[in-house]
Amino acid sequence: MNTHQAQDFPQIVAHIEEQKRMLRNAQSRAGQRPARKNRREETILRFNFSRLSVHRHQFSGLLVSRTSFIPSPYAPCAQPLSDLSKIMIDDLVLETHHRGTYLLVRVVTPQDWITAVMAIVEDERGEVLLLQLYHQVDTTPRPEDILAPGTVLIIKDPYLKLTADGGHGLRADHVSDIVFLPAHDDRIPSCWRSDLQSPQDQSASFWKAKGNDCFGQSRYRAAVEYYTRALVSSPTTEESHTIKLNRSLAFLKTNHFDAALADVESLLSDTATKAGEKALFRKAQALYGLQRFRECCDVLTKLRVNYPNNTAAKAKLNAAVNRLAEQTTGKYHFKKLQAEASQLRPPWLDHATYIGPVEVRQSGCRGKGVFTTKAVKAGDLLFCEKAFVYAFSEDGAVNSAGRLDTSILIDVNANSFTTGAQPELITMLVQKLYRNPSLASLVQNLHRGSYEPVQGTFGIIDGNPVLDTFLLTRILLLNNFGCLLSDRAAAQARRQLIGLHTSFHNFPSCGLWAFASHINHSCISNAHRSFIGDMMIVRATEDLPVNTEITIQYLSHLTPQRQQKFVQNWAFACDCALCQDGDQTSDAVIAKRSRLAESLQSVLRPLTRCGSYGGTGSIANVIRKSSALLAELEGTYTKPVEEVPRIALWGGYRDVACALTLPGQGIAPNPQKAVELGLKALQCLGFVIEGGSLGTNQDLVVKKWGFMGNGLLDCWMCLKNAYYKTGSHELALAADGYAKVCYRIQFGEDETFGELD
Ligand SMILES: C[S@@+](CC[C@H](N)C(=O)[O-])C[C@H]1O[C@@H](n2cnc3c(N)ncnc32)[C@H](O)[C@@H]1O
Repeated sequence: MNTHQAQDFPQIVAHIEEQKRMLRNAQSRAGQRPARKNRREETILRFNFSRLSVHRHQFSGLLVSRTSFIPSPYAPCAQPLSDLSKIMIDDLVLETHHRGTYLLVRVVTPQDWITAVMAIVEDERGEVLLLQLYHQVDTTPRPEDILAPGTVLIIKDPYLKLTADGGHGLRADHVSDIVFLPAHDDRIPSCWRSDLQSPQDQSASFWKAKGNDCFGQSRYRAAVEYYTRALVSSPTTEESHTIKLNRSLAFLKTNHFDAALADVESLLSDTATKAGEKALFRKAQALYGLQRFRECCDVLTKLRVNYPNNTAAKAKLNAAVNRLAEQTTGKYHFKKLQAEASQLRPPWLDHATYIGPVEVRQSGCRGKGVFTTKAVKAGDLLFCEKAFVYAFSEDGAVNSAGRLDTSILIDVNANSFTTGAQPELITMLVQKLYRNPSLASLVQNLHRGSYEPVQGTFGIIDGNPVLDTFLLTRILLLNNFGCLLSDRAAAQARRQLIGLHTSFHNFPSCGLWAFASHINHSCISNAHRSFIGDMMIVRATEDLPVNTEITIQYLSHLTPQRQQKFVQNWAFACDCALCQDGDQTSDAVIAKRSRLAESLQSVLRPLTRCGSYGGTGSIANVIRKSSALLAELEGTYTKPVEEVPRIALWGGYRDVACALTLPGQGIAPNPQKAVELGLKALQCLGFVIEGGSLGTNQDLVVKKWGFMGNGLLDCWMCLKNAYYKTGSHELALAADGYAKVCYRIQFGEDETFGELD
């Protein structure tokens, strides 16, 4: 996760201080009337001027950032419209949620869109105000304008805020607080109606034709509104069937799978309908979109029997059968997944979730956790999950002006900020749940810390779910995973570009994987996650008996500050053996250990695990110096290595071992020594290995897998090379087998093992 504490970043601290000052200022004016009324012409002119201005992003050196803030949380309206009373813009007071009321407004300018969708709106008296709607629009595909001039909407529990420029405006963070009125809605006051909106012809066929026009122009929202109007305009039975079919297609186009399904199911339950073929196909499409692959297959099988010439159904059935096979067997064509992830943008892969021998159970004071339901071996697939939502950001994308493009989301209350695609992810989650309330059960019980939503949240009111953006934001901040496009591709790039010691800390893309969110943390985890596009693959890193709790590392870097991060980000203190040992070791020893580890790193920096020596001094000297440092480091550890892995030590042994097997490092290869040091490196991670020493004739057998250290694969590959070079082919073969398991754990699959150069 890319959550950082603000104190380390002066620019962000300055932003937060400024924001807090504004909030204090705003609070001091709560309940007051705005100092002066907005003058209509001036307000519209100023808004349009700002809309057309191009320099709105903040530049800082090489970085262009879109900054948004998580405001103080407030609850969504959980009352039906019929229980609210109408108020006017003049009735609004500053910094106040006008609970129990609603505003009816009409848009008078084109919309603008930065972090929110904005426009100037007027009420029936002609008073104007800025309106900012958050999370109404997700970015892909580019949507229709939702605040087009003339749009009429209702704002439940309106909230009037002071704006950054000293003005004031309406702010709506909850999508369910906004009710868009179709152009023909009876609630639109007569003074805002045109002949166009209230035509003479009010027949179902008239409205259906308007819906079809909008559909033809890809204006699916408007099409749905017209079809809805047609359905309440006394259509004939046949007309009603066609309209529902058309509306279901418009719903499918905008990922409203629940609504599409409801339309076609009502059709299919009517035995007199002739619309069977299309209705069945749309039903299958909606079920596929909801990942209900078994039902989807059933529907398509029926369709194929009744309409054998339908080729689209044949292709869809093929896809659905493949998804169902993935879902039930966990067998994926991983090479294909890698290829798809490298090509698709965003890399939303069309594959199913498989949950293997694991399930969610209670885990004492840790809340819920994930446990094995049968014994598994190191490298076994525990689950492979498709993201519920996934926001993609090209790794280090550079925009047309040559600047690094990034979004920053600042949590003023927590003094923290996140980078990457986090703001988009919140909107995606809100929109997915708003469009498909049947999916709420997957998300609503995820860990939310101490956040308490109001009663009625997720309930259906006025036909739509009540969604609390702040609850969903909290759920995302506690449960999302940052990720790279593909761990394998990243490793490949790393090997080509940089040396041993660089590691990626920043994950530009992020997503929510609902099942994976239940896994608790341990620094010495027993499972490992990797990503191929928006698929997360989790495998066991050691042999695990049945009923073992699965753990992963929330933070992949074992820095001394990690405990602080756990407490700040997730409100728990890790008590794994590594952390306990840290607590029990004196500050002097820890300081000595980190000093020695740093010296070791700088001595070893010129070595590479896969190429030639990059330093200027003598390599023999490097090895001599590092051996002395390694010996000193050993002395700082007291606990048995099976209990506490020696993280600072193992990488040193591995790097020297690798250097001793590779040509071009400036010294004669010494595979015998490499084997000795390679095995030593594995022992430092807690591996229990039988045999493997040269000249003993004993097989190499891993009796117990150790900690999944960064670069473990290189260590196995180094052992394999060293065995080959000493003519120990059996041992080389065994090392190759373990390297393959390691590859599978690290990259999620082993179909591409051998391709990594
Ligand atoms: C992503 S959730 C994990 C699932 C969570 N236990 C649940 O009940 O849904 C993260 C939260 O789990 C808890 N947690 C995770 N690892 C923990 C650990 N090692 N010790 C104590 N609590 C932990 C913390 O409350 C943390 O904020």
